[in-house]
Amino acid sequence: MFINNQREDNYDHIDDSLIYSSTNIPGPGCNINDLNSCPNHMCICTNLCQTSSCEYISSPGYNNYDNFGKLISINRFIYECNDLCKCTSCQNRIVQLGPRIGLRISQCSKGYGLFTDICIEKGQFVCEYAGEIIDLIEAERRSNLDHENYIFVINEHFSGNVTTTVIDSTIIGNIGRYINHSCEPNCMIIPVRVDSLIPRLAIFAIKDIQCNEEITYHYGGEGSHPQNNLSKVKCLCESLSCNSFLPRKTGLF
Ligand SMILES: C[S@@+](CC[C@H](N)C(=O)[O-])C[C@H]1O[C@@H](n2cnc3c(N)ncnc32)[C@H](O)[C@@H]1O
Repeated sequence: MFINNQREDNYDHIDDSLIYSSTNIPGPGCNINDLNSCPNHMCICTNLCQTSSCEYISSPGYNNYDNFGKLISINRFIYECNDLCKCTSCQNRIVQLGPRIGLRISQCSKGYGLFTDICIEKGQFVCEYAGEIIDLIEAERRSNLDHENYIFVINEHFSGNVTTTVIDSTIIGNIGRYINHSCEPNCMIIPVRVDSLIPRLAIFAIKDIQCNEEITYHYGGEGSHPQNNLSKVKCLCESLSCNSFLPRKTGLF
């Protein structure tokens, strides 16, 4: 049975000087054509997507979520159904419905952190990492202003080409900006395309997460070898396999 994950973003920043934006907005260096160009996929399902008619669900690699809305596999490019699709509601719409309820920003040893008041199951969507979409030139300029802490760079490899997306949530962003690094994280970031070729950075649970637990992901990304690429910032994650220092930002300069 498909659980209706309908959510809306009622979160806000603690600091009034920050601007809350639940989705990505174009910043300096963002190509508006890329942001406005919809992925060239659509389905012709009339209501719930069916394997017989849905391009997303029937194509190998496009069956993204199970009947409970949980991510099936982390090793694929994810396209959700969008406004071009004929379906009105279907199980291939998770990230676009907004963050889950029960998230809380609280002080911790790392400054602020994001915690959950509700158990989250492995595979469930937590929230997006939203902010300004900028290019690498602007990211370099901003990092020289000492604002690099909230700049997230993701490199995706498509048949030999690398697509780089840079999101900065320093001033404009959502609750995703409060998520701290852990060397043994309970979440990971996955690029998901909905209504734009520029991906949304979606945070999914990779373990069952208990009530009151802090939400974390690995700043070096999955599959990296962080012990070879560490920054000078001391890591306070307190996990048994802690590498002592935060990973250095990859893909940035
Ligand atoms: C995206 S912000 C996370 C939210 C931040 N703690 C805050 O108060 O807004 C990233 C910054 O948080 C801090 N941080 C995140 N994870 C950390 C960790 N495991 N140990 C120490 N500091 C951490 C570092 O200063 C890092 O540059």
